[in-house]
Amino acid sequence: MTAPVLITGVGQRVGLHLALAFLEQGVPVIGTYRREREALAGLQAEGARLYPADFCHEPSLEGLIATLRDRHPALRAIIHNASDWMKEGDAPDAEVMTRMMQVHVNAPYRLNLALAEALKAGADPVADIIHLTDYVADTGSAKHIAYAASKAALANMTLSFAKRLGPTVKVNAIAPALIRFNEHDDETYRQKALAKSVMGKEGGEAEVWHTVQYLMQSQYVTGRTLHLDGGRHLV
Ligand SMILES: NC(=O)C1=CN([C@@H]2O[C@H](COP(=O)(O)OP(=O)(O)OC[C@H]3O[C@@H](n4cnc5c(N)ncnc54)[C@H](OP(=O)(O)O)[C@@H]3O)[C@@H](O)[C@H]2O)C=CC1
Ligand SMILES: Nc1nc2c(c(=O)[nH]1)N=C([C@H](O)[C@@H](O)CO)CN2
Repeated sequence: MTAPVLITGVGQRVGLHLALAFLEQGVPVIGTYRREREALAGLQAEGARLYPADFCHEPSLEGLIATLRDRHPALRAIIHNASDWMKEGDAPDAEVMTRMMQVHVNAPYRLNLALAEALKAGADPVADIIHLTDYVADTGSAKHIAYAASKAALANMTLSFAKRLGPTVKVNAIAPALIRFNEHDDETYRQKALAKSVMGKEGGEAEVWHTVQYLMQSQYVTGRTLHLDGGRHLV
């Protein structure tokens, strides 16, 4: 039996899609969630082990790490999906920067270091860490400065952890652009966002799933970022 895959942020959208897809394959899933959501009951019914964690609250992160180290001695992969897409003005500047760095940098950093031995124990024959970064890690964002900076830091950690944990643990990143709109996105925003790429559409959660599958079947790719952006860099 394959060792479990740990996915952060499984309550909705990409994280939920990945968790359900792994479960459908018969791969055990450990998921973290922040808010209670309807979909969590379905994941549990399918056998997922779920743990609450708010990565902006240090005791919560510490508690999660202790629980994972105690209960899960072997992991096949960790997928750092949890994310909060804050923009400047959503909170005082200091809070925006702190929260972005806590969710996108501190939590992946602490979990990778704490669970490195579990990944080596769960290697089959390799294990994987996958960071979900963002197209704007390379370009910056005028309206999501702290968010983009934190995703750039996560992209850089891909390189450092690939050096530190290889060859048993491969470490890669997936950099999406437009995967799925949010429900509150109005038509004007949607048309503007679609016009930013050659493909002119949402990539969809399945694109991320296929890329995760590709990375986890690879015995050679590490320290790399795979871009899922519909040719946004060409427009
Ligand atoms: N969707 C897109 O078009 C794009 C997505 N990406 C990246 O892909 C990944 C998946 O995107 P998407 O599915 O839209 O992500 P979401 O915005 O749906 O967030 C995923 C989950 O992260 C959790 N989360 C947020 N803040 C915290 C926190 N402080 N502690 C713990 N968990 C937290 C949320 O929990 P809760 O349920 O409690 O809110 C949520 O369920 C993300 O890393 C995102 O940055 C990059 C570019 C484009
Ligand atoms: N955590 C999240 N990060 C991002 C989201 C999101 O919904 N949650 N959405 C985007 C946008 O799709 C953007 O890429 C295009 O408008 C970016 N990051």
